[in-house]
Amino acid sequence: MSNLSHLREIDQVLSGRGMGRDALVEQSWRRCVEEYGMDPARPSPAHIVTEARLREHREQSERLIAIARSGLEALFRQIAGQKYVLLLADAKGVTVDYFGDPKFEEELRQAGLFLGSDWSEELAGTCGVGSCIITREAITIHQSDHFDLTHTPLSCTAAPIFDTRGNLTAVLDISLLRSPQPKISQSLALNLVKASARRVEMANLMAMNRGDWVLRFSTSPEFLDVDPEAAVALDGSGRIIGMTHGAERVLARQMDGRMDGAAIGERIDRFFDLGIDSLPDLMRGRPTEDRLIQLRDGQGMFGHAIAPQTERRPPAHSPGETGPLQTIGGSDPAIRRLQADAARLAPTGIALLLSGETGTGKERLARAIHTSQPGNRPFVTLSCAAPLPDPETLVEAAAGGTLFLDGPGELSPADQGRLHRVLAGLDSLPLRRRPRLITASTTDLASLVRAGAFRADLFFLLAPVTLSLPPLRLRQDFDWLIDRLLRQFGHLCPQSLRISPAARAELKARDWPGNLRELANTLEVAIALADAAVIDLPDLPPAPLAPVDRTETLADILAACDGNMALAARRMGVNRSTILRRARREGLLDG
Ligand SMILES: Nc1ncnc2c1ncn2[C@@H]1O[C@H](COP(=O)(O)OP(=O)(O)OP(=O)(O)O)[C@@H](O)[C@H]1O
Repeated sequence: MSNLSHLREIDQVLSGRGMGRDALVEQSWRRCVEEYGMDPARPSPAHIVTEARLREHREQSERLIAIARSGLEALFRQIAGQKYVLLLADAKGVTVDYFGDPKFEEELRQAGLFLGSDWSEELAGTCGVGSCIITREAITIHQSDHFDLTHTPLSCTAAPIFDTRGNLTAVLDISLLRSPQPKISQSLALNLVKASARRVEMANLMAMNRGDWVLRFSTSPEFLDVDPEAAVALDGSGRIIGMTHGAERVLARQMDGRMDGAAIGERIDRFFDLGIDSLPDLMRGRPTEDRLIQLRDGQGMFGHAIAPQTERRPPAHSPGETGPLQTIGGSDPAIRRLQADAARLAPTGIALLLSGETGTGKERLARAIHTSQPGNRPFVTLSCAAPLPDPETLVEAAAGGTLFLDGPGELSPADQGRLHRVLAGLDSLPLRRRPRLITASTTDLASLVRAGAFRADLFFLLAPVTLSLPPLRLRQDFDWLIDRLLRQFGHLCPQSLRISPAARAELKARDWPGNLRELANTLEVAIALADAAVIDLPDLPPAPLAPVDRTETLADILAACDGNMALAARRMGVNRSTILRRARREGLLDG
């Protein structure tokens, strides 16, 4: 189809004389013009977000990426050799994971079929990912179905992935740079991508509910045990606490078609002719044919119940062990305590103060606490350096989510008063809409209160509990952090990245006044400077700031260096024998 006829057809659709394209496509074209103000005569190139934003999006989707990976690898193997690329986009449309043939990398990057491309409909126009997010349906957007002429060579097939509460959380897309075939040729792709999305949801449900009963069900017995169609997770009293999208579809038939997570909290016997006590009868030991279950609307299905896999631990402990809080750090005693405390506090609505030097990961921890809780709730940052928004706007944006307050220690007395009024006003909201407050501060707010420089009433509103993030130079999980950052930067380098022992030792010996932010930047520069996939000493940029005198004790520094005297000596800028002498004098060594 020529560019001109594409423009002409869009015009016809807008004037109500469509030529019989899919209704979903025609509706999307209308949105492009009427809601997003796009002009089809002005094509725009693929939108790629900055490295920093990509990193943020990947961090936020980290859990899902990890769960989806093996499913995506299996799917990619199925389609390999057919020039398909596979994209996993987050709920905002940004590509956070990608599998493609490196041979076509440049072409794919230009077409936006790449890590970091933003396929939200309001930016890219009608497209697989963006239109799937809007319609919440699996969809094929084939060639001239695309609104923007830049994308009309592509054929994109996308399916939504829902979290266990029914919120759209990601989109799985397989795309072809060009396809000589008609749209119908993509129906196999559509089935593949739907099945993969279903498996990712199933894996997610199982991972989220290891300690709970899970009831899987299918219309036919053949694949029930290995690849079921749908599943719900149940608490001890038989209430639904999680579900796959397939399950929500089945349950919605008995809830007037409602697909907005309404089934969560309902008892299973409202939908099926069975209760929690009959689940042991549906476990794998019984022949599949004997595991027939009846929906209350009369339909028969086959059920497979999976018992809680481990002893149920108090819920306060479990989220920190597997969830996003794991991404905060490795085996550092202070971090372990922090993770355990954060896991206990996360499900409560208690306001939290996160304290720590710049770059220690306060915002990162706030986001981890937020995402460790189910649901696609808003996370709104309120920077105290910017003018305060009016309370209504704030409540509207953050309702039911997290309000992250950054840097209140710098506020003038008048602004503190204003902030106090805004925050105190949140208390009058119904519980469901009241956002959870998490504050980050690099200054010690308690001493500001004592010095009369910070309002005590505001302090007590913000800080019923304080969680302190240790500075990087005192962390004992430095190796874990380096390895994790290298994995996170994996997309910058085709081979798997390593770091030489000498470079690692040099990094450990540094002072890191900018903490994790400085470490991440240093590694990013080193990756860019390194010739090969091994980062060596000469690739490391020099530390931008000279070390400062610290008040940390020798014991602290030795602990952070795993007792290694040579490392401690380099960090303190003295020689090894000085450390040895001081350690003996302070009784830190035997003999
Ligand atoms: N556990 C972690 N693993 C990997 N990277 C991390 C981790 N924690 C923080 N980072 C990275 O370090 C940088 C700084 O983190 P963050 O913004 O959370 O720090 P902060 O304490 O809020 O900083 P500031 O006080 O300056 O606002 C970010 O780029 C973040 O991605």
